[in-house]
Amino acid sequence: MGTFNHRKYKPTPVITMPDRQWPNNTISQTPQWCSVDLRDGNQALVEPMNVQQKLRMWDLLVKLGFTQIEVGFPAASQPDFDFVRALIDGGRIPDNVTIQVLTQARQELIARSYEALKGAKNAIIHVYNSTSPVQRERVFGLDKQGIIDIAVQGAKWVKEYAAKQTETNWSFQYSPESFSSTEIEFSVEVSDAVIAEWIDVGNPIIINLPATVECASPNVFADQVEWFCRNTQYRDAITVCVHTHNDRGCGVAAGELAVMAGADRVEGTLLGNGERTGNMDIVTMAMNLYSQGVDPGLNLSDMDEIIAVVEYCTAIPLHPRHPYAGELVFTAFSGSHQDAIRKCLSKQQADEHWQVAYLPIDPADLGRSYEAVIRINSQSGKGGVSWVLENDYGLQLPRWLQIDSSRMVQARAEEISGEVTSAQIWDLFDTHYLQASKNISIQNFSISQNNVENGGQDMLSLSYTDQDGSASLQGHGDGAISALVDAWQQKFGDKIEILDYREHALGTGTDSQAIAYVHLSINSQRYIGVAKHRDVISASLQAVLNASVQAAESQTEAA
Ligand SMILES: CC(=O)SCCNC(=O)CCNC(=O)[C@H](O)C(C)(C)COP(=O)(O)OP(=O)(O)OC[C@H]1O[C@@H](n2cnc3c(N)ncnc32)[C@H](O)[C@@H]1OP(=O)(O)O
Ligand SMILES: CC(C)C(=O)C(=O)O
Repeated sequence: MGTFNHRKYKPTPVITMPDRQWPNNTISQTPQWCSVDLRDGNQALVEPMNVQQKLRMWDLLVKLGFTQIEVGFPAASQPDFDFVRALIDGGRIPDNVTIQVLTQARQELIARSYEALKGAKNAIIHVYNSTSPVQRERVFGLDKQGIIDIAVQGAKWVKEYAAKQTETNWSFQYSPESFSSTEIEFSVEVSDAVIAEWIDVGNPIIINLPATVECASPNVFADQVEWFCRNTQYRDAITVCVHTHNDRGCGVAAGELAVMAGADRVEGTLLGNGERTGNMDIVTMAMNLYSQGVDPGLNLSDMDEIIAVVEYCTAIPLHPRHPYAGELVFTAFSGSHQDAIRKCLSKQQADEHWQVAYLPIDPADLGRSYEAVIRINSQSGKGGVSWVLENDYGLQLPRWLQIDSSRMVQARAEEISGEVTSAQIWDLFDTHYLQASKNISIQNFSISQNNVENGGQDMLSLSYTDQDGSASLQGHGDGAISALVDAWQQKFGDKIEILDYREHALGTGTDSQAIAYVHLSINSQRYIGVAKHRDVISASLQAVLNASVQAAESQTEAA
């Protein structure tokens, strides 16, 4: 078995709570958000942020609408301290924003934290100590009472120092660190002991329940949060907050279920930077709410700016499949997805709820363009190719041409084993269909309409050049195209049937061009002709010639 041995591990204990309520709840209102990018996010970086990076992150967080921001651990280092001072002394904190700082429950660190916060209008002093059995026994070498003593002593210092700095509106926050690995009764006991220390002075109290290390499935965490809310003596007097990490990949799910279980406030970071696998990603959770019609209270519409700032500050590139933000998350390569997206988008009305298969939200809401939605490789189909040709080049291809052109693109994708770009698709289309006009081109033509000699049919006289030089044709029919078909049949003896014909303008305005698509059966074989021209009749006639010349070429090849 080697070193890979699951028997080394034991399952996390679960709470027996058959009357749990949270599975029946839905989130209809956004929780309070607290960004911990500048603290938990920062402490996890290979190179912690410098002042410029921190200020850039701060400005972004304020711009996005965060009103509670943990700005650091000012007692930890001079740069952390100086940054807090820079925010306060530099007048950078809007009145509606409350800054938060973290400290261990140690007097000198608490004293230094208050020093850092001097002059702040609103501040949260966040004190923590760890409570789980492994931390008690192996890190602190203390029993439960010893852990309660650290917490209560920390709470006393927090209260005492706050009383000396009355110019600030203080909130007190306590985290029983490693909450999710702590016996739930003990989490309540230690938190209640802290609250009892604070309740009389009347400052707002936040109890923050961390999954410091995510060690169970998110339903277990939700049970713990619900149990806590139901059993603390002070539920109505406190804000219950959660702070989840992503060790099992469920940080966001745990945050969401915790809100269903009663949490009022959620701590996390932008795009999930943080210790180990990261903190709960606030962007994802907020966008999840948004996608359910709940106002997330944050404006995340400029996703590219968020990514740029987070990458600049963390030096960690974003994964292309990161929810809502990654480069590939609104892109479909596979044919059936592309087909469904194209059909849904064409039916989506501006004033109705979003109903587009495979796109949980409208990419445009996050500043992403529709053009990036559909990209072409060997998994793509006609829907995707026609989407590109329509969106990027204005072509409204009839179905038979969608099928024909996508085969050609598919073949190219297989040949290069990769993505065929929009420009390459256009090149293929142009070379295969439009360049056929080089082999045969109209010199001039005239049509006499309602020609009496031919029973009211149109008469066409057309001269053209091809590889053999100049020549001319005459024929009649119910319109210009059937007159040309008639002329061609007379001259070359081919049997031609018009299967379908479409044309439309390319662009708008007087100098816009027309494009014509014809589908012909020539001697029982199907051919497609496409041509562009300023004038729609010229485009149609040229399209017929392009198809006819293809037929002639393939007959020559076959002979
Ligand atoms: C889960 C989290 O993310 S918690 C936040 C973690 N963040 C950080 O640690 C980043 C900032 N921290 C630091 O820069 C440093 O740890 C400092 C400056 C705060 C403290 O540094 P130091 O005093 O040198 O040591 P260190 O952090 O190792 O402290 C360990 C001591 O503090 C005690 N301690 C640890 N946490 C706490 C706490 N929350 N409350 C009270 N005491 C604590 C430990 O028992 C240990 O005591 P001992 O020295 O008697 O054995
Ligand atoms: C201090 C606490 C909230 C923390 O960062 C954690 O437990 O992860």
